Amino acid sequence: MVINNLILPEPTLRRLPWYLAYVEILKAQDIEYVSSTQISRALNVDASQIAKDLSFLSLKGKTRIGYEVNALVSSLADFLGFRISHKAYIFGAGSLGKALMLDSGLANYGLDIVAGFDIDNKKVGNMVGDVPIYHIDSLATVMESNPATIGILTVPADCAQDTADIAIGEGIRAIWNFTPYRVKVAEGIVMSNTSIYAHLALIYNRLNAEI
Ligand SMILES: NC(=O)c1ccc[n+]([C@@H]2O[C@H](COP(=O)([O-])OP(=O)(O)OC[C@H]3O[C@@H](n4cnc5c(N)ncnc54)[C@H](O)[C@@H]3O)[C@@H](O)[C@H]2O)c1
Repeated sequence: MVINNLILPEPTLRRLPWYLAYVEILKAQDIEYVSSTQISRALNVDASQIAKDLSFLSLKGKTRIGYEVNALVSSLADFLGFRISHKAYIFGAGSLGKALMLDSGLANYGLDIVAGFDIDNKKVGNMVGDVPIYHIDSLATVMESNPATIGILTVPADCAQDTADIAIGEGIRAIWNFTPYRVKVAEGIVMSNTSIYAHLALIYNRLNAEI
């Protein structure tokens, strides 16, 4: 993944938002400084790992005092791209698609869902919150008037690949796939899979192993 023209290791990209969430809590408590050791204790991540992860940021900590909390919040949010608006479309305005369109929290992470697409004529023409729903056949037209770079896949699994292909064919450059289908994309297209079902499988397996 490329952020600020740097290719970062995925584990680092998973940890940096943890640090951000933690230092945002400290900021709300008016705490001024935090050390990697404190972050380490709170999040159970090795302190040297934290220092290494934070070294990707231009911000430097002070010896024995640590990082200035406000500066660390800003630096992390900027670095992660959460303060830049990224336009996205939802493909599949069903229960999950609607929930994402109504989630105002995503805007805090730089995601601006500007349109939804569906094939169900009962949904086409409606608004979900302030997001208009179009027929998937209108994708090229909407792409011209209000282009997006990210396609969020919330269609049934059996049409996930076709929908991704259509989206990419019209210029979508990143797919956030919520379907359980392993969508294949050409090199150069950013692909991220999010499956709560896979996490459930992990919980069940570990629970059963405990018994
Ligand atoms: N990752 C997660 O956390 C998670 C959670 C729930 C559901 N899901 C997955 O998300 C997907 C949607 O789940 P849901 O519960 O919202 O289903 P849903 O049936 O409520 O919604 C699916 C929507 O997609 C539309 N659709 C069908 N074919 C389409 C096409 N070719 N192009 C555009 N739209 C099309 C349908 O009309 C419907 O509105 C499923 O694949 C499901 O497995 C993922």
